[in-house]
Amino acid sequence: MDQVMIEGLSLETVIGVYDWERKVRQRLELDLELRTDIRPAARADDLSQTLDYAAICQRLSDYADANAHGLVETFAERVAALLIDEFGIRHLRLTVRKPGAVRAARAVGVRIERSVD
Ligand SMILES: Nc1nc2c(c(=O)[nH]1)N=C([C@H](O)[C@@H](O)CO)CN2
Repeated sequence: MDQVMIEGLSLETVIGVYDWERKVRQRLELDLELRTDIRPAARADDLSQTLDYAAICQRLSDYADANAHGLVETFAERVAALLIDEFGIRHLRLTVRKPGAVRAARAVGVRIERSVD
């Protein structure tokens, strides 16, 4: 099945379990694979018939601006639910990286895959 993809989406948000982390904004990087049939949009050359990756990036940026979470797990689950509810996505894979979290690692985070039957 086809996918619309977004790689390395950089967002600033309040994220972390420690007290100091509740007072600062930190960077998260997202990769998304959003399953969809791109053929109708390609046939008609029509943006309204596909997933608009620019609109999705803007919505996720707005979400990150307006919300705070402790765990990256919680952030990932909420973002997956938002994508399913608001954009009608039926299957997605989402990677959330927190690049500044562990000095010895390039990034840490979670990867989830969610489907709606
Ligand atoms: N599995 C997780 N482990 C940890 C998380 C997390 O969100 N998921 N968070 C932290 C701290 O907030 C850390 O990022 C501070 O550097 C520790 N472990």
